[in-house]
Amino acid sequence: MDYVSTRGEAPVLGFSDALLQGLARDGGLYLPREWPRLSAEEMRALRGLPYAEAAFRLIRPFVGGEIADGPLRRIVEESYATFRHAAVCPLVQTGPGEFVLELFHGPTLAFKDVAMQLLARLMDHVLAERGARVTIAGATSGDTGGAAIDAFAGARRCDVFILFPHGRVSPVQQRQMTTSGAANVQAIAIEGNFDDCQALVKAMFNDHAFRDRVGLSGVNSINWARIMAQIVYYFTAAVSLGAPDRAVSFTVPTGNFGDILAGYAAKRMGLPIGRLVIATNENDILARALSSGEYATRAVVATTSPSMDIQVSSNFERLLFEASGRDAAQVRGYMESLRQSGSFVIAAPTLLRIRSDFAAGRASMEETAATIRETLARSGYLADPHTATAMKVAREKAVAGEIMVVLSTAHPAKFPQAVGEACGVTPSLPSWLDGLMEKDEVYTVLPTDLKMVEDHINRHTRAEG
Ligand SMILES: Cc1ncc(COP(=O)(O)O)c(C=O)c1O
Ligand SMILES: N[C@@H](CCOP(=O)(O)O)C(=O)O
Repeated sequence: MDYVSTRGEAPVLGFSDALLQGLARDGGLYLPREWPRLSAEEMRALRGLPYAEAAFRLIRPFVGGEIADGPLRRIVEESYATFRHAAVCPLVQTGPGEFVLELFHGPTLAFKDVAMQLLARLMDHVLAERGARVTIAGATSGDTGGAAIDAFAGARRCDVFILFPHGRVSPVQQRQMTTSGAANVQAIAIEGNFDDCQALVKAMFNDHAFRDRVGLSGVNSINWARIMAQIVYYFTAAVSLGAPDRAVSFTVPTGNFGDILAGYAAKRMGLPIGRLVIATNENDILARALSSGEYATRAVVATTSPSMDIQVSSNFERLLFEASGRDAAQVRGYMESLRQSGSFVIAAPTLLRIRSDFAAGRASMEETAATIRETLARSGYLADPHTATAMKVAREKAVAGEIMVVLSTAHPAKFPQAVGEACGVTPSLPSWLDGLMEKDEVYTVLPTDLKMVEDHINRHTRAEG
């Protein structure tokens, strides 16, 4: 399988190189040259399989034979053995036609574990074969960082630097990043917001001298393998609810657009998805873009669903590429306009195609809190604020007769204050995380300054490009 950049000016790569590169050298994001398609029979055959086996079958075509079946199967099995639920990503019914897909049973209680546990093992395998090592730089609004640090802690071939917005992540999220004690990982608190952290990471990738010197790699959803891993749960959820013989819709709490893009990829692979509904909090750039056709950044608002406090939504670029008929020049134009003026206008045919697959809505913090309260009272289900944002939007946009799956992206105990204030029940961390909040923290505070961050990484990485 070949991978092409959304900006059309980077080398075409195979799976392993796309995995290690993260961002393409032209600033674009890699996508498979074509979408593997599953027949109805192949989809039906996924019903009832262990999650790891379904994942192996769905991931295999993207790997394109670059990792032999034996090691690939072992990597997938080991990745999902770290999950605390036998089903890995179980479905729970919360109302007539409404299901919650729980993606938070991994080590750090967020959906990021689903991809990150796999990514770390895939990278380790490829690096061991090549006798190479990399420097990983990642940006996080809270969950990617913890998941990456857990998955890569102790990895012998990777040094990991995670940039998080100082004072803007929940206390649990922060402790998950700052208390690992692993020598190969470092948490860096950036005096800015998530978009500043993400811009720094992208700037490091676009600084080719630095990139080559440290052998830079990425674990954000700019890395195709993150999206690939997330495709799996759309299939497992949909087939258990009757697909391919019945269409299923999904509502996804959205920030960097990686999770919902995986749903779009599943649809391109043949899964009959009815609607993909984008749910945002007050940082509603995606909902506004879908209704007005203009993608226009505004100041970031701090909310009770902090992992979605994002304005520059990386993976929207992948959707623009697809919806424009893979017109890399059009994508380059959008991204240049975004860089210069903070906005761009989506061409009418591209917008029309996006609207044919996606709907969008927003929920305010008050609406999210009310949804947490109502859902607990109605069905005894305790949702975290990100999940509740999506529940609110899903209910507002409900269509009679539709099966709607709401993606539950974090355990409520990651956000005890917001959940407690919303419904009076303060969830506690599972016993296997006992002591997390008492551990000593280690992190470095840096300003939003590319040179200072690069210098810090240069001084501390052991990798050489
Ligand atoms: C708990 C939670 N929900 C939702 C999101 C949004 O997901 P995405 O960035 O893939 O759109 C994130 C962060 O990415 C998250 O951590
Ligand atoms: N919400 C994310 C932001 C980074 O997203 P990613 O999916 O691109 O890694 C987070 O929790 O860090």
